[in-house]
Amino acid sequence: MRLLVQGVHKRFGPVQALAGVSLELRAGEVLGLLGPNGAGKTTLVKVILGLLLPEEGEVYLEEEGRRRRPQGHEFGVLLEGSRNLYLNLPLLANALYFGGIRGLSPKEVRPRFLHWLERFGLKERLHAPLASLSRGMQQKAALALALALRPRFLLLDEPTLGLDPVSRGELEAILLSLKGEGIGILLTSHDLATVERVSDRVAFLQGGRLLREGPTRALLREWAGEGYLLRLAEPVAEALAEALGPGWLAEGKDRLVFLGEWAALKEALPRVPVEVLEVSRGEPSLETVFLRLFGREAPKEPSP
Ligand SMILES: Nc1ncnc2c1ncn2[C@@H]1O[C@H](COP(=O)(O)OP(=O)(O)OP(=O)(O)O)[C@@H](O)[C@H]1O
Repeated sequence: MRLLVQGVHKRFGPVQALAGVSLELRAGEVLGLLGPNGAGKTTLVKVILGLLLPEEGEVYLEEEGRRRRPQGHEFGVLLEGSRNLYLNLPLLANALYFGGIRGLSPKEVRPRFLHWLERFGLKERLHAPLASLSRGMQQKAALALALALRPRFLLLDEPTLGLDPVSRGELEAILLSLKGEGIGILLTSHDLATVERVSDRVAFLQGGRLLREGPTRALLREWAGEGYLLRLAEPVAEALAEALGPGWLAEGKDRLVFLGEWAALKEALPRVPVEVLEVSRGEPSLETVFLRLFGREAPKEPSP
């Protein structure tokens, strides 16, 4: 079973938010949907959900060679923040209400919701209004509800926003186990480390167009061998990359990427004003790929 998006165009007044996007999400895979702010990621998620109508293009499910329109109950959704739930309603009331909309009885929803709340350490908050939870907890509650409704596809818009590192690790483990159960997961996120760990494929959007798409590991390998990774003794990578000029990128706080040949790096090394602990040539991270595609070094126009 796969979810297919074909030739979707969506315009908001003068802004062409999506300009002919086609992609597929297969059952049992995680697809990372990446791109700079305003690239069209959230718009695409909303079009898939049927919350926005595209001017052109289609979204459908293909199962055993047959095509059909997806039904709302086949999607589990986490929109940016936890805006898809009622803040003043207790968690359980939210779950029963949204379960009811999907045609599920309280008897079906309650135990599943409890199961996921327990996994997220929120069982005690079952009767608390959503608004009384911290932002990260609200995010987890919204995800618990999405999962309780047993979707076939999960559409997660920035699911790690507001999660502490432990919770983020738990979420990653949960996504991997859901994938094993055959759920297809679309993950839009600026948390590239998480996307790198959990995604099978990534798609890069820019200006409403699909710039690149492919298996995550293959994409990373493709960029491997391009340059070197320098580990710094001080967390000054960003300012340094800026100061060192073209060819230099910051990766996190204490790593620099140099895109060029060894001879050029040897020549440039004396200009690095902090201690370099290590120089390696490993696989770059998804963050480096992102920066190459969209950062200072990137071509101004996406390739056709
Ligand atoms: N309801 C709306 N009305 C007008 N313009 C909109 C609306 N929603 C989105 N846009 C515009 O469409 C473009 C794509 O926005 P979208 O929210 O899909 O980007 P995004 O990739 O999700 O960005 P971010 O990473 O910042 O969340 C932007 O230029 C945005 O301003």
